[in-house]
Amino acid sequence: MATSFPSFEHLVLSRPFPFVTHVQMNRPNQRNALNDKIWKELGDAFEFLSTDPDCRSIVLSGAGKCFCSGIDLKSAASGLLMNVEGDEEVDVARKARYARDKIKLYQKYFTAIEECPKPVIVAIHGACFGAGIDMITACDIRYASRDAAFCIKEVDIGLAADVGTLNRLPKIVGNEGLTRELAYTARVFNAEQALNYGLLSKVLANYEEVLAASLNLANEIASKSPVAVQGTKLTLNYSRDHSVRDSLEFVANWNQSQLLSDDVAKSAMAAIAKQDIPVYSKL
Ligand SMILES: CC/C=C\C=C\CC(=O)SCCNC(=O)CCNC(=O)[C@H](O)C(C)(C)COP(=O)(O)OP(=O)(O)OC[C@H]1O[C@@H](n2cnc3c(N)ncnc32)[C@H](O)[C@@H]1OP(=O)(O)O
Repeated sequence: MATSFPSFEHLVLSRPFPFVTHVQMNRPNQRNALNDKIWKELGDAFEFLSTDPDCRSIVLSGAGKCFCSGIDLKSAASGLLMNVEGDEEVDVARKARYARDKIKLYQKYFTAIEECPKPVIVAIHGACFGAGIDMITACDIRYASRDAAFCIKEVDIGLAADVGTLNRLPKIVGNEGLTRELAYTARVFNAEQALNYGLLSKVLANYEEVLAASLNLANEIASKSPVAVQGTKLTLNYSRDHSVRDSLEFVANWNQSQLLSDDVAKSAMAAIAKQDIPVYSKL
């Protein structure tokens, strides 16, 4: 029996293939804008999936006309971006502490995507603005439909992006000047440009195709040894943030136990015998 999913107000979780989980943001009428609730639910969902033995790969998408319109500009989530009536009575140090705690919390919810040992493929369509870009930079692989539009919108609402874009995007696109240009101008760029920049791996014709391609990729990844795939993600994450020497040390220490796995023996035997990919135990 496969595990059942926790229920969420603004997320729909499903299992389109064995070991593949589809996480869909479901606030279509608000263009999947991120209020406090959905933000926390994203963190909770990825934390849950991190240890779900029936999940080996994940597809993240948004329902309705677009992927994500960024922070919810009408909800409490944006309270910290605007002075509200009665605010002037609150001491500045306490206001600052509240804001910092909120920023750290939002960062944590997106970092849960990056730290989830299961690869996350994000299927983007339509607008992906502001916090939407922060979110996709925490994913492993980005596919988009031709109509996708991207914008590091934060400077246009008066702030420096603070939940991942400025920290992760330069490492993804490998181009500081380009990152700075897009972040300083809040210029909208399209899917073809995002592909050329290296932000996307693939552009598909429309939403149906981008979702299908993402799910197929997730299914392919889910057919591999979970020991191998998860060890690969953790090593790539570590290697991005450390020296070659340190990350070689990391993978040597990691693999000293993982090499003893049944998966290695099973996979090697199947390769030698030119057999199909074996069935791996849950992890
Ligand atoms: C501590 C801080 C942490 C993080 C900070 C992050 C900063 C950001 O995320 S900056 C980005 C903020 N977002 C925006 O500026 C985008 C605003 N929205 C749009 O530009 C457009 O809505 C669109 C995304 C391009 C989609 O356009 P369209 O399909 O034409 O839909 P609309 O008719 O404009 O909107 C439909 C409906 O959704 C509401 N809505 C859209 N975006 C948001 C949003 N970000 N927050 C709240 N609500 C949003 C819009 O108001 C409409 O609502 P109605 O009630 O139907 O009028």
